[in-house]
Amino acid sequence: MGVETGAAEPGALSTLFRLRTYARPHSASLAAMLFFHAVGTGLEIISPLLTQRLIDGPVRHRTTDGIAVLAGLALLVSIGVMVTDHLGRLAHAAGTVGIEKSLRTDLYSHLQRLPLSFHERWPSGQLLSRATTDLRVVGGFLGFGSVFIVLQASTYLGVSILLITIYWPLGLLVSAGVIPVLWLTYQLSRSFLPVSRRLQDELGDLTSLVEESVLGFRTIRAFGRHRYVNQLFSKAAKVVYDTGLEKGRIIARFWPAIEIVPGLMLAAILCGGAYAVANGAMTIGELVAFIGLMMFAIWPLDSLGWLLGEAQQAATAAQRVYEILDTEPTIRSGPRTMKSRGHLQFHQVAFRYPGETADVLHDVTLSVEPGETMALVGASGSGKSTLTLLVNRLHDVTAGRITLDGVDIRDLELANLRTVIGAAFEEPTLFSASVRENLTLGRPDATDDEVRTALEIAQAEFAHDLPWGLNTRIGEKGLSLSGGQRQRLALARAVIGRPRVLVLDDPLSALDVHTESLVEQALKSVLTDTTALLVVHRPSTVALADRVALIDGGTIAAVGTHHELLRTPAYREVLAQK
Ligand SMILES: Nc1ncnc2c1ncn2[C@@H]1O[C@H](COP(=O)(O)OP(=O)(O)OP(=O)(O)O)[C@@H](O)[C@H]1O
Repeated sequence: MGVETGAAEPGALSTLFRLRTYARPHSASLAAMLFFHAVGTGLEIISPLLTQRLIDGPVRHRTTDGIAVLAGLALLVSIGVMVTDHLGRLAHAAGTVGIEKSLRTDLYSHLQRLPLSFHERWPSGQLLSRATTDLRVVGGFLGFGSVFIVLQASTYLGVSILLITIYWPLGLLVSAGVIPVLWLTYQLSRSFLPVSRRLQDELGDLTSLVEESVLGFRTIRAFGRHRYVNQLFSKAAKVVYDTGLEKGRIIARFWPAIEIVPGLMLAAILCGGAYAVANGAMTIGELVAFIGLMMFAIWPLDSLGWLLGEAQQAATAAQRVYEILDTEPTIRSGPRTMKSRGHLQFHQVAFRYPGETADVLHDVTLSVEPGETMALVGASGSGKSTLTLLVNRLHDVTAGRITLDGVDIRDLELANLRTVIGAAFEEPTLFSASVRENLTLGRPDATDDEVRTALEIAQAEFAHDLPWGLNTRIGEKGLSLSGGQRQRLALARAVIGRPRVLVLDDPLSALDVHTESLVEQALKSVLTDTTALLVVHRPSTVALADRVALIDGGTIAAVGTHHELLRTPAYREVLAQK
């Protein structure tokens, strides 16, 4: 699935300006970097002036007077350049890395605040490429490129003024060199920005493809589809290749033109300078100093083109990062906190997935009394899982309301709500961390006793027998567990600390019949005083429930005990399909 991403226009450069908030906290490092490099460049500029003094002084008058002083000054200049370069690089490292860290932290915590609907819509590869490659480009530009643009522009300006004071006609010529460079860079940006943006998007798609094929490796192998997946990858890689070539062609078209400007200038200065010396308008020393100084104007001019190119690259990367940062978290925390009794009610609830045209749930009215276990039964696609996602606000209702003890759950602090409600889903997600860290994910302060009880309830005591017990690392890059083991750990995570409300979406589907009945026995003790909403796919799990809600076509068709509902053909039919 793709997401709509904005095409880059030359105006994208203004996005860079928004990043100043990230540069500001590191302004001391950036200012130090600018200062040291500016002093270094200033010192370097002294060298040609010393040469001028040498030629027009001791050399011209055939004397050794003053040579020692000039040599000593040249040595001091070299040492100064070395020291300022060292300090400038240290400041540069601190600035760049610091900016990148702030950006990365902000982006990551923003991603955590964005709702499930955002994560369902965005391919993970696009998020990954923004959080890695794009951030590097932006951080690198802010910490280096932006400062160097200022430095090089000031060097160019300073040297131009110096050149004008030495011999104004040629000095003006050097100053005018910036005009074609800026014009060519502007032309370059018009072609370059859209292609650069497209390339970054395509690389994101390629990352998604790699991620999917790594995660789905088993299925791909089992169905012998590796050739097909290879073809898909080759096709996507070819698209990236073509766009990369297109980008290369644009650079090849404009770059030599930008680079030739300083060369043409040098040729003009050599001719014009020789003519001026021949006419007595300049001394030889002045010409040598002029050419030496001009080199300090050529490098900024040369690098200004390159730095502006970097700025364009950073602009498209910043645009991609801001597409995430500008997405408002639609699920906001409420102001209230409460100790819930666990009275869960749905009042005329409706829900529609973002971007869809029809409601998945409508007119859902249901009351789950404190301590009651309500099973949700319905055909596949009837909306059971969706209903459970609304309870801990992974999605928000689009109409109606859900209340806990009469309080709209949107008025509760999210952290409070998610402490009141424990949840486990059919697909148990475990993280690359120890068993204990996985278990206490929602309750970092859980005691050893609470962890032990939760493992007992979920029949997950096998965790104690793992090589390092509860400290064994599991999840990706950790010890591999069976589907049933993973589900039992996810169930233990949900019941840890005995939440007032439990929402379980078919958490026993991967268990064998024997283990399932053991878990059910243990769960019964928890469920006596916990309000529970239990999506049931297997008829045997219905035994855990006090009452059953039959969902049909996104609404509650009937509510009653299992035995009461058995009298309705619709219920019998659904159970028969399970
Ligand atoms: N992220 C989504 N975006 C759009 N539609 C969705 C999304 N997730 C589910 N749906 C649709 O919502 C409807 C209800 O899905 P849901 O998963 O809630 O059903 P279910 O009763 O739990 O099904 P099952 O028993 O097969 O798990 C289905 O038609 C499904 O296609």
